[in-house]
Amino acid sequence: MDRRRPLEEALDALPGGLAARDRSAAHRIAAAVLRRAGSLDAVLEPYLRREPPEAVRHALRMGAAELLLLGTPPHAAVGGAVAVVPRPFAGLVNAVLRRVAGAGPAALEGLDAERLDTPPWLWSSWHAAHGPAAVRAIAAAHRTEAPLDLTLAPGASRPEGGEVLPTGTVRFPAGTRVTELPGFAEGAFWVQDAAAALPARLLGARGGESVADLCAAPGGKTAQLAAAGARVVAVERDPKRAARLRENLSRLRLSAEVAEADATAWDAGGERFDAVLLDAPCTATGTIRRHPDVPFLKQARDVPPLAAAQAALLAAAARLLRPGGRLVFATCSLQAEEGEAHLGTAAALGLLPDPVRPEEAPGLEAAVTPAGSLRTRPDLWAERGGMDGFFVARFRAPGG
Ligand SMILES: C[S@@+](CC[C@H](N)C(=O)[O-])C[C@H]1O[C@@H](n2cnc3c(N)ncnc32)[C@H](O)[C@@H]1O
Repeated sequence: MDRRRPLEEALDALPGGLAARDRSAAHRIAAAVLRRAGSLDAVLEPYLRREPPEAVRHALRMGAAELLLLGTPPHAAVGGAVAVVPRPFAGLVNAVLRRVAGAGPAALEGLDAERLDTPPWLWSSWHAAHGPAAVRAIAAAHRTEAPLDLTLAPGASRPEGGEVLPTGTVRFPAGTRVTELPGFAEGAFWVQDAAAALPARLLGARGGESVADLCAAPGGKTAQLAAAGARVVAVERDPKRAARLRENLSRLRLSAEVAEADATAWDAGGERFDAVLLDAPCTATGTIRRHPDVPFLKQARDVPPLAAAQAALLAAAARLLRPGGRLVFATCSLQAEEGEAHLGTAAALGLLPDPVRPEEAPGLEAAVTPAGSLRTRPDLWAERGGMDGFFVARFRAPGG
């Protein structure tokens, strides 16, 4: 949190590494703290006479998360927190956490958890973009861990136990291990949030078409396009991520050409495509359920440079289209600057809107905006486990 380092990266970097079981326990505790840091601080507040050193605050938050959210037995939660603080603070941590244990989960009741657990800049930006009811619903959705969503390879049978959502995604409960599902090694499916599966579907790639997939790794959308029978060129700038994309395609037995290049400078050797998918890099504020570290990694000042990069990528995507070719632009962000504002970017590039029709988003008709874009949010399908927040818009090149 303090060093603005992604949670997975911080866990991977621990000296000596962690056994799989310990890593998953550490992940569970850290994720609970990241999701609920504001609420946990509010519970701890009355027991602290002065601000403790940062490391002590983290230990207190972890202990409180275990006691109030994860059901860890009090002796283990308190003992674990006491063990990681410098000796002079052991008494304080022990005393505070014993009082938190005494209060129990009721200590969280009556707090304005939605506000406490959302950084103010995100709250005000979502309030402005999506309205007062939506901002509360979005924040509430972030309290819950996301389910495991799968996209099935064509012809593959559905692994037992999953729920088929109206858009075709197969959903398993949070915590399901994908590698343990039958069919994983054979490439019968890949992990892809229900909302993340929509941009490639809306591009509607067909057999015989040529499609460029810009910003492609780890390749969930490349796989969808290749599975639809199109000839796909996947463009990815980061060599490590490009390698992961190749590995994923090989597990799925799908093929795509992979170009390791900056998509803003890539000219495809002069080729023009029937369709282009641009899944642009963004703040990823639509993925907080899956990545509760995002609010600690991103700040308001990160938005304008990312929005500018998205505009440059959109211009590059437009240049790659044949006359009349189709373009889908997507970001996994809830920020209007990274979504709705790009309708103006596209218009300035001479792209024509190709509005999404409600029947193209079964069960999500309400997510189709009057302008014909798709705006998903984590609180949509809340009773089924929600979905990532995506902005998706479709355009056509003039002519053709
Ligand atoms: C949102 S992720 C893409 C997810 C991917 N489309 C999928 O469905 O699995 C964005 C990706 O864009 C890559 N990227 C960022 N800027 C790029 C650029 N200018 N050219 C090519 N790739 C870029 C990043 O390395 C990252 O892998």
